Parts: sequence; structure tokens; C-alpha cells
Amino acid sequence: MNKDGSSKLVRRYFQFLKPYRLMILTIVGLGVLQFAVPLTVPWMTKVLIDEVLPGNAETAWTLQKVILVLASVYVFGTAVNYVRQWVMARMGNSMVIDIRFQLYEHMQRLSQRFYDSRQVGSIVSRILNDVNGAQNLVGAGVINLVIDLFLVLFAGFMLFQMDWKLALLALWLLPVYYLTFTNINVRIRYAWRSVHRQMERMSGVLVERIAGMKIVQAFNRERMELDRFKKQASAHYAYAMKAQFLSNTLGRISQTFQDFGGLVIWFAGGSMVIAGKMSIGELIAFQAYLAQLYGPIQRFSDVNVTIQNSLANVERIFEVFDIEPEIRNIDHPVPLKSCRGEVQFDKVSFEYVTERPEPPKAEPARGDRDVAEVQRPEKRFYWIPPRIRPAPAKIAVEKREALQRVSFHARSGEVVALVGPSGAGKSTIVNMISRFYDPDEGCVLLDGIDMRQYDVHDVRSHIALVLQDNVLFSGTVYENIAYGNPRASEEQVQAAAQAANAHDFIREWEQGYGTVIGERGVRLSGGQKQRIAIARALLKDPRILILDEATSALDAESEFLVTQALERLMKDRTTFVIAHRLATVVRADQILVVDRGCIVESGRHPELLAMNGLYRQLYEKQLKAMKPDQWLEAAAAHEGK
Ligand SMILES: Nc1ncnc2c1ncn2[C@@H]1O[C@H](COP(=O)(O)OP(=O)(O)OP(=O)(O)O)[C@@H](O)[C@H]1O
Repeated sequence: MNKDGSSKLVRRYFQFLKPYRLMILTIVGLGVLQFAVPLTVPWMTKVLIDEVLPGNAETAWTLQKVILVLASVYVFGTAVNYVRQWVMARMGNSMVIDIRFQLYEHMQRLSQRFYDSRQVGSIVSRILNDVNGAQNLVGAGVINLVIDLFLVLFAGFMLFQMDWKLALLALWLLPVYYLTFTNINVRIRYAWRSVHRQMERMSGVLVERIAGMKIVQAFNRERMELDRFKKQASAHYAYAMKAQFLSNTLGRISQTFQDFGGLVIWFAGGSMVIAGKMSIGELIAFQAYLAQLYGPIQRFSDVNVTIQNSLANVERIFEVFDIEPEIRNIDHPVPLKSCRGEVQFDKVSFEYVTERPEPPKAEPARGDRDVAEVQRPEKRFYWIPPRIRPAPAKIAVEKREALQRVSFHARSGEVVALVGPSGAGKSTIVNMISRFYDPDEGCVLLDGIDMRQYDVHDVRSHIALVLQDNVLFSGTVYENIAYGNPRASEEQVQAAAQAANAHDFIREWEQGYGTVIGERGVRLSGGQKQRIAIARALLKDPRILILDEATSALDAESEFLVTQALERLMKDRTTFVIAHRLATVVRADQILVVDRGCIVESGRHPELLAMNGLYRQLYEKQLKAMKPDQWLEAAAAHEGK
């Protein structure tokens, strides 16, 4: 979008309007019909003053007729306006749904990288605030503009027809007005852009802090967070005030032009009436048409604020639409109905590329991440309205090498344990199996074919994740388990819960499977959460399972139930487990020892121990840290192998 000016922005936006062509035509058509009021009223006033009130015998008009015409015109105008407003509201709201839907759909296709480098709040702010703002562009903005333009043309035509010299006199201030308008206008647009950016930062921090309120409170950081919020809110206030101030200034300037234009006409036209060159009715009608010419111009400054504000929203929506999903399907993907679950990494290298907006350096007083940079026009003065380009956000690109020529082969049904120090690349490997990232070099093969040859949905339909900190959505337990397979029957859901050792504790709750969990309901213990996540994965019945074992110690009872559930889940599936428990590692068919992005050792437990390398070091460290009962469990597992 970098090279686009506002016209291209509007053109792209109008793509969203295509389905509403008929409605727009109706709105414009009704708007034109509404002209009946401004068209007739001044003329009727003139007839009233010049012909009816003085008792002119030659006129066909009577007081009753004039009143009747005026009354009909008013009723007609009101009815037309009513319908028009209704159609406009309907169109605006439907469009909001459309844009939100498409934006959300697009966001769902975006790769993990997009989510890695952005705050949840700022993403939500685009879907909610910006889309809302954008609807005004067409509703309050452009359509009114078109109708007002008609009104200006019509009123101008009437003025020149009545007295062209007087009309010129009334309009000589217009060029001055135009320049004032152009220059303040560009500043208003930039001011709104600052407001939106600041809103986004504020939402980002707020959502993060509210989600992490426990940490805020545990570290007694309420004061600090409050200060940060105050700083952000003050910056938003300052930006909003500036935008309001500029808008207000423009509004008052237009008003002054209108007032003085009117005065000039009272003076010049009044002199003509006194000299007998113009009738009183004509002067009043002239003033009324002049007001109709200035009215839209005055309104234009208001509508313009709405348009500028909305354009800033639209810009931000397209910024998201312009981000291409990195994980994409090829044109004719290989079908993957059934899957054996054989996974192979062939010399896979990968680096994380993170894009972060750079904190502004130019303004030291506000040079921090909490406050959005002030947006300013490039020039001090414009003769013609500039094509406003969105200032490209300064992006800092950070690259971090995560995997280097990683190769291994997991056969169908094997349990592969990944061990290694923190930050070694274990999660990166499993993320590539789910195709959250594609390799930079080498390839990941599923059943002997490069994963990129399949449809990403097909690949993921054969994979389930059970993570350390499982995300459960607010809703009932039933809904959370059925998330694994929405088509599953009630019996299947219960069977999954049973196999996951979750059925018993769920049944103890008063509402059973109907119990609401998550943010709006019951809080679950670590072990319970884990077991519901296992039930969800079981219901999906995947060929490949990815487990990130919980590091936080569960109590013995809970640990036993979770382990038993996991074992049922792992049965007959290819399982990749980021293993923290020795028992899991010892039993694995294959252990991959990862260090600094490379697989440094691989094999089964006894072979690796014999190597006397990193694995042995990790093993011994872990043994020392173990409690006696864990030691026994590990020893039993060792024996079993
Ligand atoms: N989303 C990301 N963006 C940028 N760098 C990342 C991202 N995720 C991980 N990294 C980096 O990649 C490297 C490997 O990380 P990874 O999470 O795979 O390690 P890990 O072995 O799973 O660690 P842990 O056991 O602590 O979870 C680390 O240096 C980490 O900082």
C-alpha cells in the first residue's frame, strides 16, 4: 500500500461496496428527491413576500395555496429523509459485518509470525474499532458529500440566474476558503491517524495487562501499570484534543465565511432593494439560496472530518489485508485423506524473522513504546490537496537462527522424545510438524511427501496438540471437548472424557458437562485442564500427536491420572513429546537431543547413555533433581525397555 494515495485507498474500499450498489443508488436517489425542500421553499417565500402578502391581484397564488404547497413539500421531505436514513443505517451495519468477517477470515489465515510480533489488543482494536470507524466513510461521508454537491450546484445555478453580479460578490471568498480548507484538512487527517495509533497501543497494553493481572498484583506493580495507562491515556487525550481543535477551527472558519458572505449580500442586495432594483422577496430568496450553498460547504468541513477519520481507519484495515499469509496452499495439493503418520525432517534450517514497530527515536520526551509517534504532514503549505500516503511504520526486523540442518525420521506409531536445554529449538521442531512455520531450507516430509505439497488443513486434521498451558475457551466443558471434533456424538464426547480420566471429576460438578469453564465460569486445576485437553485431542483421533509435557509438578494422584490418560492417547499414534519427565524419555523409541538448533545426539536411552555426551549430562542432572518415587518410576521404565 506504500505508494497509494487516498484515492486508491477509497477505490479499494469501494470494492466492499459492490454488493450494496442498489442501496447506494437508492440513498442517492432519495437524497436528490429531498431537494424538493430547498428547491421550493425559497421560491415560495419569494412568491409569498412579493405577490401574496402585498395583495397582488395578477397572481394566481393565494395564501392557502402557498401554505398547502409548503406543507406538502415538508411532509414529502421528511418521509424521504426517514426512508433514506433507514436504508443508510442498514447498509452501514451490513457492511461492518462484511468487513469484520473478511478481516477475521484473513487474520485466521495469517501465519504465526503475524501473531508473534503483535499484541492481542492491537489486533482486536483493528477488527472492532477500525471497522466501525470505516463504515462512516460511506454512510455519513461520501454519500452525503455527493448529495451536498448536487445541492451546491443547484443553489449556485439559482444564484447566478437571479443576479450573477451579486452571486460573484457572494462567492469571491471561496478561493480563500478553499486554501484554508485544504491546509487544515490535511492536518486533521494526520491528527486522526495519531489518535488511532495511540488507541491501538493503549488496547494492546491494556488487554495484555488485564490478562496478566495476577502477575501485576503478585509483583505489586499496580502503581506502575496505572502510571503507564495514564501516560497512554494522556497521549490519546492530547492527540484527540488536537484533532478536535483542528476540526473545530475549520468548522468555525467556514461559519465565519458564511456569516460574512451573508452580510455582504445584505449590504449590496439591501442597497439594490432601496434603489428599487430588486424586490424584497428576491433578496430574501437570494439569501436563502446562498445559505443553501454555504450550508453544504459548512457541512463539508464536518463530513470531511468524518471522512478523514474514516480514511485513517480504512488505511489500518488494509494494512492487515495487505499482509500475505506465509503458509499457503499450492494450486493442486496432494490429497491426504488417510495418513500413516510418518514424519521426516530432511536438513531443515529455519530462522525466526520478527518484525516489530520501532520505538520512535525522534522525540525523546515521548520516545517509548507506549506512545504512538505524532503524525505530521510533509509540507507546511499546500496549494492543492496532497495525496496523503500512510507513513510507513518503522519496522525493526530481528532474525534469530532456530534450526540448522535438522534431520531425523519418525516412523509411524513411534514415540519421539525431544530433550535439550531451554531455547535449543524443541518447540520450533514441533511447530514445523504442525506447519505453523515452513523451513527456510530443507523439507519436512509427511508420509514421504513434502508437507508443502498438501493442503495445510488436511495436514492439521491429522495432528493434535496437548500443550503445557492448554488453552480452553470460555464455554461448557462439553463444548471444549467437542472442539476436537464438532461432529462427535454425546457418547463419543463422554468416552473421550472417560479415557482422559476427566469423566469422574466432570460428573461430580452439579452441571456436569454443562458446567461453564474458562473466563466466565469454573476455574480448573492444572491437572483437570490437562485432562480436558487430552479428551479434546482424543476426540480428534489424530495420527500424529504433539505433547509438551507439563513442567510444573502435579500432585502424585493427578500426575498418575494424567500420565495414564496420555498413555491411552499416545497408543498407536506417532507422538512427538517435548519431554521433561525421565520416565517418558526412557521409554521413547527415539530420543532427539537438541542443542542450539542442531540435533547433537539421537537414539534410544541406553545407546545415548553410552555415548557419554550431552544426553548423559542432562540425564544425570535430572536424576539428581528427582524425588525418590520418580526415581523408581524412571528405573522401572528403564527396566521395561
Ligand atoms: N516466535 C519466535 N520469534 C522469534 N524467536 C523465537 C520465537 N520462538 C522461539 N524463538 C527463539 O528460537 C530459539 C528456539 O526456541 P524454542 O522455543 O524452539 O526452544 P525450546 O527448546 O523449545 O525451549 P524451551 O525448552 O525453553 O521451551 C530460541 O532462541 C528462541 O528465543
